[in-house]
Amino acid sequence: MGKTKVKPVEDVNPEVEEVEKLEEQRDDGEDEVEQTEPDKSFEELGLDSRLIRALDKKGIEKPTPVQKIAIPIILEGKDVVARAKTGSGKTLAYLLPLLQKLFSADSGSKKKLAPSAFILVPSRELCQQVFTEVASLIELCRVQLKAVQLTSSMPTSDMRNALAGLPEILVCTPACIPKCFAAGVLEPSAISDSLEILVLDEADLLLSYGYEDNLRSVTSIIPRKCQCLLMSATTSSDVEKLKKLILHNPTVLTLTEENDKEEAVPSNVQQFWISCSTQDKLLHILALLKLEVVQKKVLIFVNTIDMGFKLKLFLEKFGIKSAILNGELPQNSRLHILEQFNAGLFDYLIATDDNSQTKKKEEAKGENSKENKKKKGRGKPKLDAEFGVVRGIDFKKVHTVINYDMPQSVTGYIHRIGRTGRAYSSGSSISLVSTDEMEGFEKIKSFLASDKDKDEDSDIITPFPLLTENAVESLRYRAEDVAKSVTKVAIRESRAQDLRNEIINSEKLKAHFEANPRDLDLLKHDKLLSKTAPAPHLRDLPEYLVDPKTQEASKMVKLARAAMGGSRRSGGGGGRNNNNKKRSRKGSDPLKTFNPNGSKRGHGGGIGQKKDGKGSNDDSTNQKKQKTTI
Ligand SMILES: Nc1ncnc2c1ncn2[C@@H]1O[C@H](COP(=O)(O)OP(=O)(O)OP(=O)(O)O)[C@@H](O)[C@H]1O
Repeated sequence: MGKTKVKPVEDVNPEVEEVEKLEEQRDDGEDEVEQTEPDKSFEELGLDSRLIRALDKKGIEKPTPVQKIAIPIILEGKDVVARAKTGSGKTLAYLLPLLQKLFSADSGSKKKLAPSAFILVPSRELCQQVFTEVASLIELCRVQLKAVQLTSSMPTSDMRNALAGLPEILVCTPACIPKCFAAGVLEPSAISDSLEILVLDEADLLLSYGYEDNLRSVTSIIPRKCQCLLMSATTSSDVEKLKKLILHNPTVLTLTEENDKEEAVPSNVQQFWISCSTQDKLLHILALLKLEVVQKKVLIFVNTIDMGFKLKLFLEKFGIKSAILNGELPQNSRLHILEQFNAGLFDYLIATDDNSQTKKKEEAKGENSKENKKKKGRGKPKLDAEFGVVRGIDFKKVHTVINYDMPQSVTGYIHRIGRTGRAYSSGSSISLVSTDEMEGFEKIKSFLASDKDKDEDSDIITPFPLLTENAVESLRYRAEDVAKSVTKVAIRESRAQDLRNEIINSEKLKAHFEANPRDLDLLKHDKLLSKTAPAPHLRDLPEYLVDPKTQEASKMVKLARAAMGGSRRSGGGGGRNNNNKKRSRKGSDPLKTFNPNGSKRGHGGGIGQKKDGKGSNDDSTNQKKQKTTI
């Protein structure tokens, strides 16, 4: 069990000097406690029976470590800074006590002119996600509370309408608040009167997404009585800055395991890698998906929007349908794509990272391209500054994350792989690493390796064991042939066409969702980009092409999926899969005992891969102590 430190705020960071003055006014000492998490149930944490019933209906049975520690402290009314790894259940850790406080809040005689709780998040996607969670809890609890979400691009009339029903909870990005002031739909003085709880979710991102000025404009009107909660997966100078700026007397919760690295790295994600040249990446991803040696659903990360389209076009020639998610798409489409993926309407989603890196790359590319120079001023589509899919987004039941392109940083890697293995579920990640990316990959590996591991030379990221060199080579001719047909022109045209379609869709979606908020099966996002259907010889691989070892591996992956009833394990996180719990025990996972060489049982990674990640059939090189749960 993890250990939780509850400790005071660290010494003042040089970067926060400018806020020290405010800090003096707001920050008058912190608690210092250290404790281990008691094994408590939600009831024992002091939660209202309505919330417990709601959790039960969602299939959530026992609190995660951060929930065990944070809920009672938040219920006591303390300001809290909670740092816990990605996917650890931070959203419910603050939402449950927040709702409970609002259940019992004095609705009183005085009519409130502003919401009692603000939840500020860095991206629109997160805004939608948190709003959906609050709204479903309110509905399941059958209480008379109202939550609304605002986005900064909303017309004033929509903002006014949303706030007219006097909601108790407002979920939005920080940029919305000054907009509401400017439009006259919220009064600063009303906020000072009404605000009881302020949550800064994904706090480490709020400043880097450029919301500092927005947050400063809110700071001065937060009433002293307001309880402030700051949630984050990592610590950074930005978190420190916000802490000093907004919180008073905070209790700092840091969920630690054995060392600082493990705090950040999702522990129930098995990490693999494959070494291949840049041009062989298409071949390798084809082998992974077409030979079905990875479990669905699969989230694939690329570093540029064009690469996403290239991959989609390539895969669809083999009958593999996927959807694309990037910051260029209109907001309604993005939210709809996420909802459809979460609802299981398609299995493969190709996503670009959050905005900052993609934007830099796209801009660099745009500046260099002659064509773009010619087109200057002709209204190139802009990336949405509030787009963010890596951080905080709770992709449901993603079993495999593939880094088609390697992320630019260790944190980027951790957040990408953290899209699987959330709360009590498990997952795996596979990174395709080219020679150019090797240096960055080594940095990631060395960050992840504990000091003990460094001595023992046992890597956390191990070669992917279920893809033989033969299996990959059997697809080479087809892959290379198809790759040639995915030209730059085809990519550019598909991207432009997709954007045009999504802009039209987005309008339809907006109107439709206002009338039918739950209708997801409208406008599928994994439609083919090319006009011709995949050729039968590419769509249906002849069996003789697939070597017996790969066939066996693929069977085992399918068996494991069936046995596990999707991707969730027992332990309360299963939601709709709860009835599969009995079958999802470790012992019954066929991959735990899978050895494609047939001779030895148990651990060992099976099909040989050289330690450098390159495919090989030499299983003597691959007797690592790893449990394989692909
Ligand atoms: N006690 C629980 N038992 C099982 N599942 C849970 C529990 N609490 C939360 N979850 C589920 O775990 C998933 C991850 O939760 P959440 O998004 O809150 O994580 P997070 O810590 O905020 O991650 P990130 O830092 O990436 O935003 C969600 O699907 C959520 O419904």
